[in-house]
Amino acid sequence: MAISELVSGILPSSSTHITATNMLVLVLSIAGLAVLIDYARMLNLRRKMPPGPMPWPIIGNTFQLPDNKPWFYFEELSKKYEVPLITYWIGRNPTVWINDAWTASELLEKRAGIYCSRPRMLVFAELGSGQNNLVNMITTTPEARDRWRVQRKITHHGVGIQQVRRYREFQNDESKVVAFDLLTAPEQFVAHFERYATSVVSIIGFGRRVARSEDPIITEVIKVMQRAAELNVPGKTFPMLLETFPLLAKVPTKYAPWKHGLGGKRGSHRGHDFFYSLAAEANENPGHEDCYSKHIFKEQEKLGLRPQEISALTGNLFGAGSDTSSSTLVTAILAMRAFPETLIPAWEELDRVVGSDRSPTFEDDVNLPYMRAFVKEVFRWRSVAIIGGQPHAPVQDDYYKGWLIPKLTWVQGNIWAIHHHDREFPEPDRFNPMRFMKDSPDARPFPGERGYMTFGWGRRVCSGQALAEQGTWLTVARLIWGFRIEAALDKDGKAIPVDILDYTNGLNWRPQPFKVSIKPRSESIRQAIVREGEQALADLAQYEGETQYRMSTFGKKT
Ligand code: HEM
Repeated sequence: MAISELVSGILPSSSTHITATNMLVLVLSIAGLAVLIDYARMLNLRRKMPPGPMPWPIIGNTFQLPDNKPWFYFEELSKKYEVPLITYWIGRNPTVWINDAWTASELLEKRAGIYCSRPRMLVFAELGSGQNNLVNMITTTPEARDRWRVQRKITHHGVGIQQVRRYREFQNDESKVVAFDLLTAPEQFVAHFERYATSVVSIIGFGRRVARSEDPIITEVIKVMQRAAELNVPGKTFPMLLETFPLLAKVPTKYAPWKHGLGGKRGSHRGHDFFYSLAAEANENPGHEDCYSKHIFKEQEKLGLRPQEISALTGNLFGAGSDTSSSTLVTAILAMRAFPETLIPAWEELDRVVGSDRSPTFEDDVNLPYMRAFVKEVFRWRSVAIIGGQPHAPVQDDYYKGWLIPKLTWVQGNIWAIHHHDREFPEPDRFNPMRFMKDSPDARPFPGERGYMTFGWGRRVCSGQALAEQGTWLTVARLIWGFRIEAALDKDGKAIPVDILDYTNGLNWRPQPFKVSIKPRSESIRQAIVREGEQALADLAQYEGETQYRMSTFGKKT
């Protein structure tokens, strides 16, 4: 017998009503008490943690977030509270935002052994590639740390400092092709950079170059990756709102429009299987025995690599290495267009050291100190991973200046604020390579020898840093050597302005489309670009090839 029938059998109907009301009151009271207890926990933590705005129960500060680019807001909060790091509550979870280089260095570099984990990332990790991917790995247990080490070691074998020297020849050739393509289609500069960056990691990973901008690896895969990069910016709309209301992630996808586009149906691993298949295909193709996929398959048994891990390791090349590198080059063009005076010393140096019969090579680097400073300033001025990539998390409770940072707190290095601090970088929005010239009056102390934190910190520092740094240097040097990058003119002959703050909203940001004129600096330079472009294409022919897989149709075949 149902309880209500039992109750109505014993009590008159008015009493039943009272009991139901009482039950409702009881349930609401318990819920209210739970919220109160939880809020007391939040306030107690708030008292001990770095300062920040007062959180609301359950929702924290989520709805105080700006509509986009919250890194500006976190920088402002640090200034308002006059502290180098702040606490900001996303729902019931405190997140810590480091807005100062010295604090980032102290916590994420000097205490790297503590801040070596990732926190729980629901949207980016749990609903994505999860703990199969080293980018997401929570490393609080010895087993998880071992697994992360295995993946990190393999990644180093693919793109570590020693390895990437081996890639210089084809990276140089792909960069020559960029200059060659700019002669015929300068207005397509973004597409050329995307092709270049994707092709380099594709040769490394799969022994196959990406010859055309229309290749599905660019039109499909990179677009998906760019979408993924939007998923780790704190937000007050779905899907990022799931971080505030994690219970909603438990609703089955077919009843949960807020999960649309995330993860897959139960049992379906289309994205994972796609990258695994690309890697397996590369493993079976003859030639290019030293490509990354072949190495992974050779090590598979010894290291006990699961298929999902193989797909994460190979997929990361595109996910972490393509959009980042190409967006950096787009930023470089914007800087050249907006600050033409910074090109004059570069041209003087390049003309003196390199001349016009050939473009710069890696060997010229040591003789081109201004060029080196220019590229450092590109990395600093509008760093692509503007909030330092994925958050770190301490593996134990930690204290900084008397403030508590509890175990597994989401700790994010706000690169925007760090690289925008006028103590280290006076007039931070001005693109000024002189900041990085030895003995320059514009140089200021900064922790670490590089002078920027664009690639993150400590144990989770970017695995592809050496590859990205060498490729960016080479391509930026070649672009400046080869081209006059100037204002595009409208139909009345007036210069079309550019906005140096008009950027996208992703975890990896890049300038919104803008117009610029890109022309060879002289006839002899133009001829050198053609000569080198044709030579590069001939050298790269060994990497021509097609894949049978398309992401858009993958898994849909019978
Ligand atoms: C301009 C280009 C690039 C920039 C600015 C960049 C930046 C970053 C940043 C900021 C992080 C997070 C670091 C941290 O948590 O402290 C990261 C992580 C990572 N990056 Fe890059 N990256 C670039 C290119 C690449 C390339 C070319 C690859 C590989 C081909 C790559 C692979 C990775 C991987 C695997 C991680 C995760 C490391 C881990 O969690 O242990 N990145 N990157």
